[in-house]
Amino acid sequence: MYDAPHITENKVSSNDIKFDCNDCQVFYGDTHAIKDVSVAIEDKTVTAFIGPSGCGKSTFLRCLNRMNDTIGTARVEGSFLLDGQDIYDKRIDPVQLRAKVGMVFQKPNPFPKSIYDNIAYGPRIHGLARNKAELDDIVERALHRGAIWDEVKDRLDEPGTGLSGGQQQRLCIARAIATEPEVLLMDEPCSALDPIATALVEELIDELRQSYSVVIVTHSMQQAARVSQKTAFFHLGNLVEYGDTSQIFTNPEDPRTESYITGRIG
Ligand SMILES: Nc1ncnc2c1ncn2[C@@H]1O[C@H](COP(=O)(O)OP(=O)(O)OP(=O)(O)O)[C@@H](O)[C@H]1O
Repeated sequence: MYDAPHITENKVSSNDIKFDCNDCQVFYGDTHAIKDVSVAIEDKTVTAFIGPSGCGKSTFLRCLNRMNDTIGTARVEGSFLLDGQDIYDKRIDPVQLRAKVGMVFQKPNPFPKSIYDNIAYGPRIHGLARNKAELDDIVERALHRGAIWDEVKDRLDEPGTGLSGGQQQRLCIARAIATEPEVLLMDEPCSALDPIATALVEELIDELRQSYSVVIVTHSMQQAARVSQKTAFFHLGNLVEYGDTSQIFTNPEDPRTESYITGRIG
């Protein structure tokens, strides 16, 4: 981490910057999905990406761990520095990067494996445990941090797919944090969950920001207001406004942000 300069453009006088993104563009063939976006994402902070459908939130989120590499038509330009290091540098292994910048998707997607193996998978391929006892510790710790240990501790050998939707999503969060990431990307992580499961995941997000930088795409402005400290409002591929969540929701500077948060566009 390093201390970023004062970012006057986005009205954020920064603490520690985790991701410094500058002049970012994404194209899908001829579609210009992200237009000249620059943003500095803080460490140990929840940053919400909001904006109308198709505005580029998920596309920009996927740039942060090179998930767009997996889309044949996608072309990414600009500078994405994680702790000052260019994540698009040829020497960066995307698999290692994704262990450092974990991701949780909209729909819970446990592997068709046991609860234990869902968590152990990443630590195994990244060689994080020297023996079974260490792996057991990692699995238990991740499940604790994912706020699901008590519900699964007696059924670690059962399939992850047998859990409820909300439990599956917490399992996926535990899986993402088992590799000790530094950043957690969440793409509408609660959209398939009921209000009780959503509340549990939101509590977990708040807990996780003690250790990680969390970036969450959400369609729910209530959720953005509840869980995030910083908010970025996207519109038609542009980052229109970025700042403290409280300010964005009470006193936005751009009329487009105001229209969106008051429900006039979206
Ligand atoms: N794989 C893809 N191939 C081609 N175009 C894509 C692809 N993914 C997204 N797009 C286009 O890029 C633009 C941004 O899409 P993106 O999914 O990032 O928006 P979003 O804000 O996350 O939308 P939503 O809130 O509906 O999920 C849209 O015009 C979309 O149609």
